Amino acid sequence: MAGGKFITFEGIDGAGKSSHIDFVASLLRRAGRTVVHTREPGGTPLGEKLRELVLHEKMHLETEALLMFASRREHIAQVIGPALERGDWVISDRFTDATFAYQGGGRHLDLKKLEALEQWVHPKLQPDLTLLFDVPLEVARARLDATRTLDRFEQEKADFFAATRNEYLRRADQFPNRFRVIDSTRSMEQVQQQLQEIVANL
Ligand SMILES: Nc1ncnc2c1ncn2[C@@H]1O[C@H](COP(=O)(O)OP(=O)(O)O)[C@@H](O)[C@H]1O
Ligand SMILES: Cc1cn([C@H]2C[C@H](O)[C@@H](COP(=O)(O)OP(=O)(O)O)O2)c(=O)[nH]c1=O
Repeated sequence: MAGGKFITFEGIDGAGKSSHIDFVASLLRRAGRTVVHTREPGGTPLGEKLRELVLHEKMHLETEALLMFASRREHIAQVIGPALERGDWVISDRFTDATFAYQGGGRHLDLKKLEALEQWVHPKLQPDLTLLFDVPLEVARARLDATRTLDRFEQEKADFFAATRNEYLRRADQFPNRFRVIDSTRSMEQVQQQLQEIVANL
């Protein structure tokens, strides 16, 4: 790998992560990096089809987790792996932490099963940096209600998001070297200021 870094954006729905991805991408581009901006589930033509299914069809919890990893397998093969090999920087709107948080935390799927899938699909690949946009549930919900039609995950109840958020925060404690927790209740300007400092230190 020739110098590229892998940055992931995470957080419960409505936390504000999508609002800041372009900002970070443009900071990196201004610093002369080639940036590949992608997302999960999705990021490839097949992955986008799987995204449609998983966001809108009812299915067994394990099917849901397997489809997340199927989309991810393709994403790594087609997009993330080749980009990092070229030395590009990859910014992904969600990655495996989302499966631990949503399917593991939110839906209570055994974390050991997810660890096994992670070992299978990307035994050696981990993000260099994970930006966790963190807000209380009420703030996230108010932001979502103000802006968009909700998908299958966004329609979940408060206890689902509480468990999802807890699992994200637990992982941030477990992997302090790669996680940065962003207090996303602050203004967009304050969040951007913090992101600028983090990116400058990369
Ligand atoms: N720091 C912030 N302060 C106020 N509103 C915000 C902030 N960050 C995001 N928002 C707003 O909240 C809504 C959801 O943000 P979005 O980035 O789409 O969330 P996510 O991608 O985490 O689901 C958007 O309308 C966005 O403008
Ligand atoms: C990657 C991933 C996403 N998800 C969920 C979280 C989100 O609710 C949904 C789509 O994520 P996202 O792209 O953040 O949604 P939006 O475009 O509406 O901001 O998929 C999982 O449940 N598990 C996963 O592994």
